[in-house]
Amino acid sequence: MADPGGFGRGVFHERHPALVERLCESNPYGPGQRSGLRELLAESASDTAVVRPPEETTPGREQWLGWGREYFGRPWRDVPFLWAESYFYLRLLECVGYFAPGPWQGVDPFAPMKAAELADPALEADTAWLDGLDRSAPAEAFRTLLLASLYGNRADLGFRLVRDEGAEDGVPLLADDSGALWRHLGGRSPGEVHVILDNAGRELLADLLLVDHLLLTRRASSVFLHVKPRPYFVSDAVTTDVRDCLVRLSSFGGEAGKAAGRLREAAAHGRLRVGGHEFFCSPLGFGELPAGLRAQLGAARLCVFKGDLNYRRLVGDRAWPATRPFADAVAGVPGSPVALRTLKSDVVVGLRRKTAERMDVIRPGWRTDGSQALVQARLDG
Ligand SMILES: O=P(O)(O)OC[C@@]1(O)O[C@H](CO)[C@@H](O)[C@@H]1O
Repeated sequence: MADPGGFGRGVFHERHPALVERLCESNPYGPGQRSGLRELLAESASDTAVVRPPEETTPGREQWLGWGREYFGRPWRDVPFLWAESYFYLRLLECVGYFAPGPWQGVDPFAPMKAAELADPALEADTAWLDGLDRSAPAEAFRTLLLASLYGNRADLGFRLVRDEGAEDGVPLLADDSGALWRHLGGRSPGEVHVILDNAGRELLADLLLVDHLLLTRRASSVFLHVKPRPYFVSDAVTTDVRDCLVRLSSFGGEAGKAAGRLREAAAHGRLRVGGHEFFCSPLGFGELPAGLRAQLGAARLCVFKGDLNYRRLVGDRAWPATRPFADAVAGVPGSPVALRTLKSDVVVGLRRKTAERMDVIRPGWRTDGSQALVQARLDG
């Protein structure tokens, strides 16, 4: 894999085999689906096998032929990591029959894993801190919900296939623009906030609570949730996950249950909308947004980019110096982007030199072990 730190190799050699194992345990796949998945694993982890184009009937094939012009026919290990990972998930869906007419068409292979997470009885108790939050100062309540959404990003099921550790809450953020964000949202009459979602389950529950708070406190006039148009990176949220999380939230007592009711109401009145643009499953960076989506995000008061993969697409999946200013890295991204991200891959920008140097000394795995987090923003106008 063309990734300087060797992180991508671990994803293809450890995480993907564990994932395929779980898929075969949790879905009653037949021999054809199982052998397809195992062949894909072997091919994508091999040093010599070349990347082949999508099947003739796969939707979006033409677009992928363009995006992969330089990569098809080359060994997987020579292809950029982000491209290869994104394409791996398209091929995985082909293997399980997601696109082909038949009983598995449109069936989310990751649904059993997502459902198991959402069924966790501890989830309701995990939101108990919401009760009483109305007694906090407004800026403090906002920051609490923002951090809950940020730390919800640790609960990514792909990451947990190979790791189940993370930081204790309260570890100082590596960068923290949350104060500026609070001022930005309160500065003028409320506008639309877009949330480019990441994972379903725990993370999405926390995201929904943040969204409810923004609407309730009139920090946002409306909210647009961007989901993936199809299953991707194991636990990435699709439309049905938003529905399932709302159903789960509705079953909670206290403030969390009330938030679910308000969110349904907001959806019914068009103040909470959901969209799943094809771009979100593409191997492209957010500097390359198609015109319609660029205009939509550009008109927003704020665009919240959740998670690690969105961060890689936001700042560019390169070995940037950690001190590269965040505003430079997101120069091609419209609107006011804010990243809420737990670090789970090598890429990072916008840090002070002494922060990066200190982390290298005190915690060598800090860029990828999920222990660190950041809030970085470029707030326009
Ligand atoms: O975007 P998320 O859910 O925060 O994290 C996605 C992730 O687990 O998958 C990729 C490796 O497969 C990395 O970008 C990151 O480690």
